[in-house]
Amino acid sequence: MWRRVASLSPLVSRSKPSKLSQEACTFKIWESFSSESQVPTPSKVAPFITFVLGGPGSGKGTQCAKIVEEFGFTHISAGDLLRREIASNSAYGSVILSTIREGKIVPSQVTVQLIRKEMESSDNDKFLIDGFPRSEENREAFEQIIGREPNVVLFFDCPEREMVKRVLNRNQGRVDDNIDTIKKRLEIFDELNWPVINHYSMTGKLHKIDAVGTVDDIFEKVRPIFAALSFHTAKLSVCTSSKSKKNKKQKQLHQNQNTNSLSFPKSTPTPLIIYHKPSAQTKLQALDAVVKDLEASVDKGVNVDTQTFASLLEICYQLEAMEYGHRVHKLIPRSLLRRNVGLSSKLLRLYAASGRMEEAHKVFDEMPKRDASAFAWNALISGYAELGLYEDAMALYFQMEEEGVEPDRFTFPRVLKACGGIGFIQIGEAVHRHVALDIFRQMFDEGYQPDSVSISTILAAVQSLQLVVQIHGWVIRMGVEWNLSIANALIAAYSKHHELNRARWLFSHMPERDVVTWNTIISAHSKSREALLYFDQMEKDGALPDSITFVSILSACANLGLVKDGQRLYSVMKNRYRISPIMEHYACMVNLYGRSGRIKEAYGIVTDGMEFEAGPTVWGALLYACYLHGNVDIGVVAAEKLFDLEPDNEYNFELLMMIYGNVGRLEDVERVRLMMMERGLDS
Ligand SMILES: Nc1ncnc2c1ncn2[C@@H]1O[C@H](COP(=O)(O)OP(=O)(O)OP(=O)(O)O)[C@@H](O)[C@H]1O
Ligand SMILES: O=c1ccn([C@@H]2O[C@H](COP(=O)(O)O)[C@@H](O)[C@H]2O)c(=O)[nH]1
Repeated sequence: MWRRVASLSPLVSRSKPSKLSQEACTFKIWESFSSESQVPTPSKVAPFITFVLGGPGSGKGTQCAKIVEEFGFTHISAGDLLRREIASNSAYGSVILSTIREGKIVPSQVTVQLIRKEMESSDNDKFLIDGFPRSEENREAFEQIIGREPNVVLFFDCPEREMVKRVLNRNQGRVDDNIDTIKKRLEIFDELNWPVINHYSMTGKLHKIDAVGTVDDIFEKVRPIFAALSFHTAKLSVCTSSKSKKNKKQKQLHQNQNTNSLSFPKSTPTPLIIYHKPSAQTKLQALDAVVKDLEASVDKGVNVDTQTFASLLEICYQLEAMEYGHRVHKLIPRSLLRRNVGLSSKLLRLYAASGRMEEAHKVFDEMPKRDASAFAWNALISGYAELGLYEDAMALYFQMEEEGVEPDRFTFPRVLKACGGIGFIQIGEAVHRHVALDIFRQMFDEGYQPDSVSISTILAAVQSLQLVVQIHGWVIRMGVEWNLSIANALIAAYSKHHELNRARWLFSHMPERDVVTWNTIISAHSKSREALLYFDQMEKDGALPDSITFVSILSACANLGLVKDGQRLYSVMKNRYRISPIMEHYACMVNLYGRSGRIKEAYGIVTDGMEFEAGPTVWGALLYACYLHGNVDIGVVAAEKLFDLEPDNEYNFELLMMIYGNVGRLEDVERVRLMMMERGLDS
């Protein structure tokens, strides 16, 4: 991770070293950037750089503060540096101010030089660069000027609604924390930041963190990333503050590091086996002789050591000699099995591998400290998956999580196999929160050949673009790229990762398409007018749209504020295709009118236009529209409905508080806050 700086870019070598750099006798990070640093000194190493990415209000700054506290990084917020420039009335101040007001991006040269100066003037050698790079151009400028790439990239993934809410609540007097600028910032984020995120995802440096939840919950997901680094690099001594407690997962991580290398002894030959010269006989004959000897010895009251039992169980496993394993089991004193986790794990694995799950589970239930390692769990999961008992395998995986056992690299291939077997995307998603890339490769290496259903399921679940690309490569090699469900899943996966060019390429080259293909490509373009073009093309091709097609196209109209198109398509759906509207269509129509500020028409749909009672999605769309356009009266009606329909959804209460807050009705804000407290919700 830590590299000596070998050479510096010309841009950097032109820059003057600061006075501090010449005076300092200890290692200073800025030396890496100064011209003098070309004279190598043994102590000069490059800084450890973490880029922190995420949309506006995703909580980057908040999490950075916690990382600083626990891991001793220096926090450099690009936005703060720019705001400092504005405040200092520098030459660039007014340009920066107008750029920020517009939610646009300040020229890379300006931002990178500010970051560089900040790094140079720090004594620290670990940096969090927050809110940068915001575009590919930013990224390239950083690499060129600083001559470095980040070691780690964090990406706080937060839903748009949550980000809007957080920013509007921030109350720090920022010129860009208003609804108009936020919309522009979100657009810029979608357009320019995603390619950067994808780039780091492809290089394997990206850690995507689900940024929903409390600040502490989110930090629990961040902590292991830095805690784990301390195992890999001696130089990056992670300075955990004395205040901070090591959490369970961290302890587990330590434990696993130890158990992985220590607790399962390799099958060293025992004296018994050597004595019988196995090379002169078949392996099974040798095993037979050894087991017989062992039985005779135990019969005579000879004490057999643990290592001998362990080695024999290992050999039985390697030779798939279950019956001998069972005989060895009968010789092992129960008390020994109960206290030796390594031995019981080997026995359990042997039973599980032979499909004798009842016996395997019995050993498992009696095992000591089964939370110490994933080994026994993996064996059981594998056993169930092999027998096609996928739900049992998944149940064990979830139990493993519940009991705080850290999965390891052997866990996931087994669990993914079970996911593929069940065909549940949601389960796949849960599992994929943990997957790293080499695991998928390992699955194939181990001979696991998923079918098209499993591949589509896995593609729907994967969280990393790199993994999607790898799976794509694999399906091409297997010649199944154009299998309809796989191709559809690839289009959806690329779209999810904002790789629309790849999605479009696949779409245009497909030998056949079905309604799922059309729905996927339309929904991939839900933020651009191309959605409508695809819909036209679909009709021209004679494909028959279904209910989902109209959910996608109406959402696109709502997102784009295309009220007339939305109205036209809604009527096409009912009249031309005879599709009766479902709840989602009504929610889209409320969204369509609501987002465009036509709140009364949106409300009219709920009161007069529906053939059944409106549900939370419809009322939620109305409430959000009221919040965006400051309609208190209808907002109150929508909120009250939602309080009945979703009594635990604090977001509805918060939206109503903001609606009141925006018009200065502070007593009402307080009243809603009290309601939340009475219902045990966080306010
Ligand atoms: N997990 C959270 N839950 C609720 N509110 C949060 C959470 N994390 C941060 N916040 C609040 O949301 C607001 C935005 O957070 P923060 O300033 O950390 O975001 P950011 O990603 O740095 O934003 P920006 O890019 O706009 O500077 C702050 O008021 C912060 O207190
Ligand atoms: O690298 C950067 C960082 C920020 N900006 C501009 O500043 C505002 C606010 O940034 P925050 O990270 O939200 O504090 C941002 O919208 C950009 O306009 C930038 O141009 N380049």
